[in-house]
Amino acid sequence: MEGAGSMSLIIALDFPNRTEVERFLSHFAGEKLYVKVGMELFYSEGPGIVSYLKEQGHQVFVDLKLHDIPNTVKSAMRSLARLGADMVNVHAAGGTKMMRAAWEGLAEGTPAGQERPLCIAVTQLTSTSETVMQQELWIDKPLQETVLHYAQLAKESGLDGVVCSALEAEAVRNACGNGFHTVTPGIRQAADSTDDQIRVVTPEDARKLGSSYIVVGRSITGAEHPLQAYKTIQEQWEGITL
Ligand SMILES: O=c1ccn([C@@H]2O[C@H](COP(=O)(O)O)[C@@H](O)[C@H]2O)c(=O)[nH]1
Repeated sequence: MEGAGSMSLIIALDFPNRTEVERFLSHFAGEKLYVKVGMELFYSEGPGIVSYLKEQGHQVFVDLKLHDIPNTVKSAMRSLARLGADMVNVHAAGGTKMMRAAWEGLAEGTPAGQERPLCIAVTQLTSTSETVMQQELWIDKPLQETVLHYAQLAKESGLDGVVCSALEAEAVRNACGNGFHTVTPGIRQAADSTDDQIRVVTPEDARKLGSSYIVVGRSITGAEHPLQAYKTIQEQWEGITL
């Protein structure tokens, strides 16, 4: 399955403020990165953090996982579209009406001459196990089937891809096609702590399973030498053998 479509490593900037982000990025002088701004950073710094990262030449995934009634999501996406992000997301569990509204809001809000951000849908969080999904959330289906079903709903709604575990990437591609992106967090090297993640995959296996993007946070942000950790993971992800 290796090598289908685009491949990028996205670094999750899970930091409390811009000062910490600047401190972290100082290890990467001259590198143009693909970074992710999640709830912690966005809620503390506001939209300005996205403009700042774009000005530095980075690509930005704004990971706010919108999930609300269609009208609210549409309006929120109209606002997000103006930030110049490269990727935004919603929860597929909001349903097709909500996902279509998200897409429409983005299309309406994207300024002329600017590219519409990719819009992807979260299927089942990589911190969710099959047991929790069935026994706690009362979703009475196998996890992989649920992810596939949500991916198909996202595709029907016009979205560009999904967030899932790399464990499901191959099945999603088979069902939704090569052009449909699979953005896969829960990435860990074999010796790493899994922390709160359940469906974890190594960078190398994510490539073999056909992920389009891997999302890596603590294995890089918490490393003693972040640039070295980034390069090692990048090499494993791209299949470069030295
Ligand atoms: O299903 C999901 C959706 C989003 N995430 C986000 O990805 C990173 C992963 O960070 P690690 O430190 O590498 O675990 C984090 O920002 C999550 O909010 C996810 O993990 N799973």
